[in-house]
Amino acid sequence: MTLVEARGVGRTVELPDGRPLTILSGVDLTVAEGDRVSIVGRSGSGKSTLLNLLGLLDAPTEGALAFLGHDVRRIGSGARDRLRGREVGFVFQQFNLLPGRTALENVQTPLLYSGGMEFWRRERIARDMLERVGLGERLTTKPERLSGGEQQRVAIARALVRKPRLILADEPTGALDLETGAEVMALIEAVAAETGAALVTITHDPAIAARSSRHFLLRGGRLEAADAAAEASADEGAVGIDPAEAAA
Ligand SMILES: Nc1ncnc2c1ncn2[C@@H]1O[C@H](COP(=O)(O)OP(=O)(O)OP(=O)(O)O)[C@@H](O)[C@H]1O
Repeated sequence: MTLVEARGVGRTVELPDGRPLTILSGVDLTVAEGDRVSIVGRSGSGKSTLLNLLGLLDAPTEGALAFLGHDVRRIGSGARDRLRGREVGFVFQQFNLLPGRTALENVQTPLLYSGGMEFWRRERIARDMLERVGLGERLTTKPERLSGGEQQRVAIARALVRKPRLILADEPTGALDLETGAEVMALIEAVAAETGAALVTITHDPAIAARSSRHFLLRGGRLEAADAAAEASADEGAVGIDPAEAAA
C-alpha cells in the first residue's frame, strides 16, 4: 500500500527581506508500506525540509503530496496533526526526550493524545514497548541517567509506541558511536519489520544508508535516485544514477 506519494513537490519560503527562497523543487517520491529508503545529501541540501514534508510537519508550496490518499495541501492543519500523530513516528539525532521524566513517562507521551484503549492502557503499552527495546529494567530511570544508546532506545520506543505506518529517522545514529549506532539501526529496522512500517532514513553515514533498499541523493533541493555505491562517494561529487531506481 502506498503511504506517501510526492509529485513535483517543492517548498519555497519567504526570507525576512521578502525575497523567496526555494529549498526543494520537483521532488518525486513514492513510499510504500515496508519500504526502506535512505536519503543522503550535503548540509543545506534540503533533507530536513523534505522530512518535514513527508512527516506532515509542513505542507509543500508546489506540487502534489498525498499521505494515505489525503491531499496534504487540502486537509486542514487539525486533520494533518491527527494523521501525523497516528501514522508517523520521528526519530532524531538528539533524542529529544523530556528531561526529568522517566523512560516510562516519555514513552507514554504519544498515547496521551490517542483515544480509547490506547489511552487507557497506555502504561502497559509503554512498558511492553520499553521491554521490546531492551529497557525493561530501566522503566523509572530519567534520560539524564541513561547512556546515549539507551536514550535513543527510549526515543525509538516513544516514536513507535503507536505503531506508525511511516518512520522518519533524521540522522538517528549521528550522536552514537559506530557499534551502538548499528545496534540502534538494527532495532529500528526490526521493530519496523514487525509492524510492516516504512522507514525513511536521512544520514551522512554511507554504512547506514547502505542498509536501505532504495537510495536517494538530495542535491540543491532536487531528489535523485542513486545506487548505494554512488551514495558512498556522494561527498566527492561522483554520483551515478541507477536508471531502474529513477524509473521506479
Ligand atoms: N524556514 C526557513 N527560512 C529560511 N531558510 C530556510 C528555512 N528552512 C530551511 N532553510 C534553508 O534551506 C536550506 C535547507 O535546509 P535543511 O534544514 O532542509 O537542510 P539539511 O539538508 O537538512 O541540512 P543539515 O544536514 O545541515 O541539517 C538551508 O540553507 C536552510 O538554511
